[in-house]
Amino acid sequence: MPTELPLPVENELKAVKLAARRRSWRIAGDLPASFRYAAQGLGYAFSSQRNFRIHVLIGAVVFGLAVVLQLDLIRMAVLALTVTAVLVLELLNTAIEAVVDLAIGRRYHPLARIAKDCAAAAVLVAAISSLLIALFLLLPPLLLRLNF
Ligand SMILES: Nc1ncnc2c1ncn2[C@@H]1O[C@H](COP(=O)(O)OP(=O)(O)OP(=O)(O)O)[C@@H](O)[C@H]1O
Repeated sequence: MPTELPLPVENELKAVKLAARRRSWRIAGDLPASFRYAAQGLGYAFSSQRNFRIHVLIGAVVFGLAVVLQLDLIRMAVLALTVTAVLVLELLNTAIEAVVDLAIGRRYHPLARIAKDCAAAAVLVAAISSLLIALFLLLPPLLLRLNF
């Protein structure tokens, strides 16, 4: 059951909330702050976006396989680039979804649909090409290892 707070406590709470809101508009003053904000974005995407977690998992499996199969550095770098591209696009997709929701709330708008569908399509295209590249690079040494 909610209890009423004494006036001084309520005022202090308001002041703290106001200060926090002001701080949220502050541009990152130093490098550690910039990293902290970026880490918050990563944390948000990881905890709220199932697809992001799936891509991280697939990326980890792909790298695990690449290490086991002793791929050379160039092939490893290509795999790193493709996995990173998918994760970056997933982060941008999340950002675009947030901006669209911020702009129009829960209303339906055809432009909101286009923005979200295109952002999702960008992730899909990158994920498909990433999968193909992983297959091209991993399948031959894997089949060799399995004596096929
Ligand atoms: N405001 C809106 N107006 C019109 N269509 C919308 C709107 N919001 C979402 N949609 C449609 O619903 C789909 C799913 O939107 P939602 O915001 O739920 O994304 P999501 O399911 O989190 O997507 P993702 O799986 O890419 O993270 C969009 O791709 C779009 O087609």
